[in-house]
Amino acid sequence: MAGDTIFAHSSGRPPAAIAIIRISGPRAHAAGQALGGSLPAAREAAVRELRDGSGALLDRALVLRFDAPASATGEDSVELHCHGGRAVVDAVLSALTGMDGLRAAEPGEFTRRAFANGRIDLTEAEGLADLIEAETESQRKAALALAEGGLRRQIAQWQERLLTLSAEAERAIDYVGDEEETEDPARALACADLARELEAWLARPRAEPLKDGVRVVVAGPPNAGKSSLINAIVGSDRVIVSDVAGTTRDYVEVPLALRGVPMVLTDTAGLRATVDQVEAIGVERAESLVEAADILLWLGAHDAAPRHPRPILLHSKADMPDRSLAPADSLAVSAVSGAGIPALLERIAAAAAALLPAEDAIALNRRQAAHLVDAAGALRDAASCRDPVLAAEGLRAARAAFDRMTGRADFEDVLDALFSRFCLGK
Ligand SMILES: Nc1nc2c(ncn2[C@@H]2O[C@H](COP(=O)(O)OP(=O)(O)OP(=O)(O)O)[C@@H](O)[C@H]2O)c(=O)[nH]1
Ligand SMILES: [K+]
Ligand SMILES: [Mg+2]
Repeated sequence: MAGDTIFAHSSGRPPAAIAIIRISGPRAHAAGQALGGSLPAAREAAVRELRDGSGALLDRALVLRFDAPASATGEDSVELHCHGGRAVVDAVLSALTGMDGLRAAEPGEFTRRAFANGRIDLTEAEGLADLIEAETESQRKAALALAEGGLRRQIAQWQERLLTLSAEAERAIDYVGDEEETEDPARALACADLARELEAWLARPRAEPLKDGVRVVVAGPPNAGKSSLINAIVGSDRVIVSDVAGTTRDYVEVPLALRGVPMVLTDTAGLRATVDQVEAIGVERAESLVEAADILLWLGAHDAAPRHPRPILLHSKADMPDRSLAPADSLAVSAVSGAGIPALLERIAAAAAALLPAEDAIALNRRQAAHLVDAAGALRDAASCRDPVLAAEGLRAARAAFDRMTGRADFEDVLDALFSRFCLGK
């Protein structure tokens, strides 16, 4: 696989002003030469006439050459900046297909090679994937911080401290039996310190609410006015409203940007015991959505509210005469008059802000956090071990967790999942 020379059209869908075709691998330079007659010096651009095997002119293109290991993939590579017409791109790609030892790249294969050749670690590859998918300014900034090695550098620093601690523990093993030498309170303290530092990182806002949107779930008993509230928030008749209890069956997700923060507002089936099979499925889904919600909007009696870390208790239909008295700790809203809606948006935005990483801060994704949990746990173990053999073992486990985080200990399934997120040509 790694011996192959790969190529792909790496820029946007033709027709476009320019189309970039990348070639990477041991035969990349030979392929570039075959097309362009000759290649410019490394890292310099030059115009070349691209010709196929029979000498027919395909296009005039700007050609760049990169020499291993100083290239994005770490391999010899060539970039062709052609005219961006569909036929131009097809002609150049088919000329490349016809060359010996060359094949079309899989999606994400260039980045995968960059990773395999140590140009980037797994956290930076994740950052690149996020960057390509980024749609908002804050998503772009967070992705860039990751792609630029923000987390890689932090992990390298942690690994260095771990190595020092490991070396101390290993040294102490030589003195086992000698109480004074083996029991090292300073080592235990340093392990606990590092564990605390990792735990502080784990307590910070995570990447998912920023990437996938903050999950705001509207729940409550049937006919509480959940769907009406959603329509009032988004300002259009997005979901079905009727006076029939049990109108909403399956959940409905409504994307929403509130103050630039991406959110997913979810309407759910009214929670009640039911013999209707379909409704029962809807109720079950509603319950698990409530559990997974970042923010819960609860329209119902307070004592019936599900346990949730960030509930906003609402008193709906506040315009109705018999609903004029709202309980003290709830916010009165009316989908009909619009009363309370601006205040509700205010509350949602404030709760969401606490869930989102600070500007430019590194936010851990689920995968990274899981390995950090392991590392912190292993360090806690090491801190509590008086026996240096066990302490050394804990420290080794912590280092292994970091190796999994950066991809140094390789896990094919993780790699496959990540690199399949990339588009063709990346
Ligand atoms: N007066 C008044 N009526 C409302 C308000 N919100 C909802 N309603 C009415 O209450 C009834 C139920 O509203 P829905 O929005 O369908 O309630 P729901 O909670 O989604 O109901 P299910 O999906 O069946 O669980 C409808 O007849 C709405 O017109 C409100 O703020 N004021
Ligand atoms: K209803
Ligand atoms: Mg409804």
